Amino acid sequence: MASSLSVINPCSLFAYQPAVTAAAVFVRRDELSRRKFHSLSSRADSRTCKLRYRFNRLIRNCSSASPEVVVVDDKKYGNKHVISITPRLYNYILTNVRVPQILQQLQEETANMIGSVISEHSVSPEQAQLLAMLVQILGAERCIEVGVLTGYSSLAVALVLPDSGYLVACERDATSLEIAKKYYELGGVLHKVTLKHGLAADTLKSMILKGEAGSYDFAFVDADKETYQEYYELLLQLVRVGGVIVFDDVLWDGKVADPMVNDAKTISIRNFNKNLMEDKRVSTSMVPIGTGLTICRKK
Ligand SMILES: C[S@@+](CC[C@H](N)C(=O)[O-])C[C@H]1O[C@@H](n2cnc3c(N)ncnc32)[C@H](O)[C@@H]1O
Repeated sequence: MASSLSVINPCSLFAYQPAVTAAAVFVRRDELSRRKFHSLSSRADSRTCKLRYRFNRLIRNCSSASPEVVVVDDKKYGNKHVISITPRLYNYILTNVRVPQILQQLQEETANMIGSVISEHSVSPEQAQLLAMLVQILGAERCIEVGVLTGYSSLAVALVLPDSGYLVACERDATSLEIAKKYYELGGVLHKVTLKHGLAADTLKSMILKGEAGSYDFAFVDADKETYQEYYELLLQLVRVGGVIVFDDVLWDGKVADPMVNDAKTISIRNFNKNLMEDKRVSTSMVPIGTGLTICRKK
């Protein structure tokens, strides 16, 4: 995350409320702020000036026509408007994602078999679509996935690989991997997938030892967050120059930007993001899609 980019979005406080409710609350909050401001504005001290500034900022941001809009509160970005994904906008986005029928079926089975908590861990449909798009743009033939679960993202990738394509699917949980295997088969892509049951770091190390460095086009990482830095170093060896490594969860439900959240996973992702930002071996793009993806291209 660019530390200089401070975003003020009072609207996002209501991101999970119906739009009408949110609008009503905005009016009440604005009115309260207005009263508070007027009662204090007679005192011409520095505190009042600060309040005036905050008040103006609040009004400016809340008066945006739509709760989907965030105004960047940093002058050098020139009041840049960016999108904040509210439920109604997300529903709209989903109506514009073409989800292959087999992926839909897998998503439903995952939700029914293991429970909605686990199925939440699969990438979202628009993320899967972006991964598949990257693979197609790259013309990738050799891919790696770290963290397969029941196979949603890896199946999305395998479906767009050419028939000669090759995907190494790393997963430590045998039960999930069995479901993934069933869907690779149902989707007619099992011949493209090599399943690697075990700790992903061990699998990647053994691939390097077997002389596979520099031979992969694309990798996707969606496993234990504390190991992201290690996966990065290993995958940087395995992908070719110009190859792409994508990391999921880099925004971690927004917790990376909250200084009050300091659990081990959040700190790991925050450090990982910072290291990537400073790493000259790759060019990067952080994309606020799903729980956040960072796309790295090896130089
Ligand atoms: C978020 S889920 C992956 C979701 C999957 N990419 C999808 O879209 O369906 C994370 C998976 O990583 C696996 N995992 C976590 N740590 C791992 C490790 N050290 N080695 C291999 N797999 C691991 C977990 O078992 C889990 O299935």
